[in-house]
Amino acid sequence: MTLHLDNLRVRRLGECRYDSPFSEMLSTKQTSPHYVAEGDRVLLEDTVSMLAEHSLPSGEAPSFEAAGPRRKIYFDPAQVTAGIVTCGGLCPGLNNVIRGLVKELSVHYKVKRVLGFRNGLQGLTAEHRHDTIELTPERVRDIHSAGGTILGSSRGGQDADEMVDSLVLRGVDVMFVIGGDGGMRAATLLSEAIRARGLDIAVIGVPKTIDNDLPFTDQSFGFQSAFARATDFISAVSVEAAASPNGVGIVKLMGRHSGFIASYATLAANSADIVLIPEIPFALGGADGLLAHVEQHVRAKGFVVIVLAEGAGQDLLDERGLPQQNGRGTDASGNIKLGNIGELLKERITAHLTAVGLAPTMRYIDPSYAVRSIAANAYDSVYCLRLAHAAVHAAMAGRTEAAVARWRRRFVHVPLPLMTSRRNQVDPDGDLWMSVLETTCQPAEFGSAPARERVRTGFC
Ligand SMILES: Nc1ncnc2c1ncn2[C@@H]1O[C@H](COP(=O)(O)OP(=O)(O)OP(=O)(O)O)[C@@H](O)[C@H]1O
Ligand SMILES: O=P(O)(O)OC[C@H]1O[C@](O)(CO)[C@@H](O)[C@@H]1O
Ligand SMILES: [Mg+2]
Repeated sequence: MTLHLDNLRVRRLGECRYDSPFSEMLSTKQTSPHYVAEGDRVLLEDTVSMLAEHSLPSGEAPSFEAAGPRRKIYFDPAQVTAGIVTCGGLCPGLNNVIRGLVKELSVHYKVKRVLGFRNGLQGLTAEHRHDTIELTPERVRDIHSAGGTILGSSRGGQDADEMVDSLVLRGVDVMFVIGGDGGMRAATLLSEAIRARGLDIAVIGVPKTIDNDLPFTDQSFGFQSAFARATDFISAVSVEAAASPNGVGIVKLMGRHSGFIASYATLAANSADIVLIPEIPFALGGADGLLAHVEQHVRAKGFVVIVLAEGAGQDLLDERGLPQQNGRGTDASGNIKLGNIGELLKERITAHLTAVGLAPTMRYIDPSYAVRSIAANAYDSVYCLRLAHAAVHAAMAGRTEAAVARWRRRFVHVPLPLMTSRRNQVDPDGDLWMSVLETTCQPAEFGSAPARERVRTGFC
């Protein structure tokens, strides 16, 4: 889909009439390489050729509204009740975002009240809507040093109208939804239901996912911390495999549809020979297949290290139809349950190497939740705080049906439906994957795997 300026405009609840606590500070600020002034916009595209394709005057080129404080705001802070919910899988930095929101709302805007809804969107159902946590600066003071979320999280669908009822009954004026693609979809439906009822409630999404699979954000928060942790496991199997006869080290990492964690952790550890990601199908057998390459590595240097994203090679499991390894159906949120490609590779590599007289020492690690349950690292901590500030400024200025995101290093407002309009994936023709190939020296493809669909947008 070609995006035009009108697709990128963010909805406003109405005219901003109240002075913002930042009015004075903003009076002299201008756009610079380090600041985007109120009213300025951030271009969607950043190459000369992409801009030239539109041949539009710069004011009409597709661009995002810059995030940040406004001199005038829509809501009277003294009357505002804010709500916060975290949904979907855990992600490093959730507590940092909660803390950042609460402190910005309370300390600077001095809003009346901040409510935390518990256990994801379940907390917005009729049954649970009264079981909230009063979020004060004191309550959140130390939460950022821990992983997880003090609010709890969940998967599973809720009725949008029931959620709106909860906001009305609890007097919520501005609602912050911290979630991944599912959370952003739910926030979009919630906003639509609010609009349909003509209510004056702002909904702002804060996109999170360790998988980095959301579009229109340079990287999602938590991703850096997660791949940094994943790096430790690659280093561990590399050491183990190198010290073992015919050592085979395999690390299976999270990444349902996108191989960003596997790719970045591989680059950081810089010790893997092969990386397998969902975006690039691979064949096991044949002269150019994965098994032949594994054998070559073991013969040439005595061991091999493989990094595997959990969503890679799912077609191979389908072919085999093994119930214990195949995914079955979907989870409560409708996400496809994946088959265990790690177990399949372990089994097939062991059988192949044994058959050619290289019986392997298998070192297999599936760190699973260990990469996402940790606290945010220093980079993500800063990032989460700044996203939280941007989210509060957006809501108080009456922006709604929008997410806050970092785009080409600037903080921007992205219309919520866009956040789920496509999936961010590693582009096999992009420079990230080229760096992976340069680092591992693996072939661009293993064997004659099924043709892959061309990835349309890889942002990293
Ligand atoms: N299409 C949808 N419509 C309404 N609600 C949805 C939809 N998709 C997901 N949700 C709700 O959003 C919440 C979070 O979704 P999900 O469990 O998919 O996690 P997520 O936000 O995508 O996070 P992550 O993928 O990073 O774990 C769930 O409560 C789910 O029911
Ligand atoms: O076991 P859960 O909570 O469903 O989460 C697993 C999924 O969550 C993620 O961490 C984020 O979507 C995926 O990488 C992973 O497949
Ligand atoms: Mg998701």
